[in-house]
Amino acid sequence: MAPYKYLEEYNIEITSEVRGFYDRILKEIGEDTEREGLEKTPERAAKALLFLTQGYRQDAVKILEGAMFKESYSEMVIIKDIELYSLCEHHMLPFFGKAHVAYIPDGHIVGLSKIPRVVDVFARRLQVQERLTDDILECLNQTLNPKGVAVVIEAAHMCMMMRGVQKQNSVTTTSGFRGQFEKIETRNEFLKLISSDLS
Ligand SMILES: Nc1nc2c(ncn2[C@@H]2O[C@H](COP(=O)(O)OP(=O)(O)OP(=O)(O)O)[C@@H](O)[C@H]2O)c(=O)[nH]1
Ligand SMILES: [Zn+2]
Repeated sequence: MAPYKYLEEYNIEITSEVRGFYDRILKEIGEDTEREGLEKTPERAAKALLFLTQGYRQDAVKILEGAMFKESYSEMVIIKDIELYSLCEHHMLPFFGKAHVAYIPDGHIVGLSKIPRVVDVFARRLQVQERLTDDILECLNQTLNPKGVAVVIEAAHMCMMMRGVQKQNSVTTTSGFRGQFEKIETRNEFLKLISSDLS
């Protein structure tokens, strides 16, 4: 990742470019970009889009490596109900829901907050839910080298709600399992714990 100073300069430059594109889009849909309510909208929209896609400029491996600790604990560690907001790459509309992540350490544990941070790094890009699931899974597997890792994502897609097929209540579930979670008993224990209020 670029040093902070350069990242800031990059952000200012790209915000101004994207602001220009939003200005053009507003005009194309028939809006008056001079009216008071819209005066700052291109800039706000540009900043929002850059925030929602900041994952492209972040390094999930570094986030994990910065907080790995030698520890002999070797049972399942589960962080469930991690809220996530992403953008579908087909329509650039939000999909949002929860991620449930587990790993079984093999000599190293990781700072708990780093797991939701990794979820955000991959969610804040243009995604499909399947690839988001795999990105989180592979990053944890390759960086922590755990005995096993599991990721389940449940999400609602605005492109299926506000437009298109217009289904308001459908939820999409994706999952991925590596190592010991490929064994049915371990996987079932994880699935049972994420559906319980006590895990
Ligand atoms: N597999 C997958 N599909 C997604 C995801 N997000 C959106 N989609 C789908 O991407 C597909 C794009 O299909 P197209 O037929 O090219 O686009 P479209 O004409 O806008 O399709 P409709 O949404 O059915 O109106 C749609 O079926 C969306 O539901 C995702 O995360 N995973
Ligand atoms: Zn979509």
